Amino acid sequence: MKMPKLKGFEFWRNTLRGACYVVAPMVDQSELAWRLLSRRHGAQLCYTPMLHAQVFVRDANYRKENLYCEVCPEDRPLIVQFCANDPEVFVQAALLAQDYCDAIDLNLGCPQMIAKRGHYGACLQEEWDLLQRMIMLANEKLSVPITCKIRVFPEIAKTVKYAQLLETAGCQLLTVHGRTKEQKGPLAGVASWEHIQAVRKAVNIPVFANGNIQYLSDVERCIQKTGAHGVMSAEGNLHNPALFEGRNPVVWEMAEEYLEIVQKYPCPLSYVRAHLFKLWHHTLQIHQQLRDELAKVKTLEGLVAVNKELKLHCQEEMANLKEEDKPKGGLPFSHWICQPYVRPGPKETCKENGTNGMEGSNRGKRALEDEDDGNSDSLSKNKQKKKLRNPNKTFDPSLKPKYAKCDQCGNPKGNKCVFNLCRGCCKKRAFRETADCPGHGLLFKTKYEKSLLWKSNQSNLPDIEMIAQKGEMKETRLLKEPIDGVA
Ligand SMILES: Cc1cc2nc3c(=O)[nH]c(=O)nc-3n(C[C@H](O)[C@H](O)[C@H](O)COP(=O)(O)O)c2cc1C
Repeated sequence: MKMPKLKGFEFWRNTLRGACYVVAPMVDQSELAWRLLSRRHGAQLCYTPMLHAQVFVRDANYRKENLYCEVCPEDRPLIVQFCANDPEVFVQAALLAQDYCDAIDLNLGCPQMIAKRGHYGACLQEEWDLLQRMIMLANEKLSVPITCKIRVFPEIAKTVKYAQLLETAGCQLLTVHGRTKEQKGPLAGVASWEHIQAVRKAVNIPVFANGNIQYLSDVERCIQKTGAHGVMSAEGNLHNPALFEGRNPVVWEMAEEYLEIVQKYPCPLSYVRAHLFKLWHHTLQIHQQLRDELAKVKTLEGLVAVNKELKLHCQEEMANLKEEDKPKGGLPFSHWICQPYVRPGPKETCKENGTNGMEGSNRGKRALEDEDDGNSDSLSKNKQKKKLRNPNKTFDPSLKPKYAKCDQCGNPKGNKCVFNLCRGCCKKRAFRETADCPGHGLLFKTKYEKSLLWKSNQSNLPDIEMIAQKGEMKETRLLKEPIDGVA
């Protein structure tokens, strides 16, 4: 007999086992291996990275790589997150995923440009009619509950109305990230627990609080302040996967355990590298050469080797610590200890947020939502990837070589062009004037003269123009069409 679908609190208590410590959905970072590591260290519920509903429906490989081959009995309870903007597509994707998880989550929090362009995530937070239709249909058709992850509006009252609308449509659990969609990158600032508290009071479904969680003590404070049923962590978890155990272990303990899990449950090398960059963040500030190594190696074995080297360096440093330098009481915050990364945001943001009902231990922290490896402050994701491949490359625009411009079109001109033009413009001009430009390897004049010489030596050859007129274009090509670089 088919079990009736559990709702709201029943679903949270029974299916999710009353989970309170939650690992956030994280693109390229909450993969199976990382989830297993986090679960071993206190996480009670995990989310998959956000999956694209449309791609999930049309691409069997995408389904395999991102869900079907990522199955493991210890990895439950698990919520699969999708981004979507069409009720039918969302439900089709969810139907294909529901047998592999305990609930389907709709991402309404992604604030990135890519989400805006793709019309998903936080940019849907004003489209209440569409959201209602998506959730209602999913609630009706799926055998597992539907949940949502949202960002707040600046106004508490609007945030509450929004949450109530989602609840009425059929959402069975709500995660509230206490930042607005504008609070991203360097403007992330701190999350508003006040907004989360208001939502929690106004709805009758379980609420998870998200934002500002870096230590177990933050979890306790957050629950006290907001009344949330659970607390979700992203960045805090990436820098210390033992956060929910209330421990700050040495980095290599976590890194080695993670690498062992990856051997059993492989994932793309870029995920592993990004995890190691975050775990070793503080040590890599000191051991720069190993940072370059970590960026360069191209195999899992290579990453394991760099990890070992980092560990040896740290152990050596630990052994050489003078007695008076050893930490006395409290947490030994040396660089080899898993600890939060607090990125200073712009001063104005901190000031504003400090007087705006915002609270939490991480003022000025910048969310990593726009980032990949956490080792570059202002680079785009693509540039960060390039930097991983080529760590010595500079992305400072002021250090970029300045190119002289083509006299005609403004594109960079060829350094040795006799006409001061770019290649395209040079080719046209050299052809028109039957001239040479050795700088661009264009030799129209030389070739023309050679062909004349050849013609005069072949006195029995018919006239070239005659051939052209007969439609035999071969010789004419030799005369008229540039063949680059031929002397
Ligand atoms: C690397 C990374 C990837 C993320 N990917 C997702 C995602 O796939 N879906 C989502 O809803 N949020 C995503 N987020 C946002 C987090 O889930 C979370 O809402 C945000 O980081 C705030 O929590 P924190 O203060 O604990 O970091 C991502 C965050 C990070 C750092």
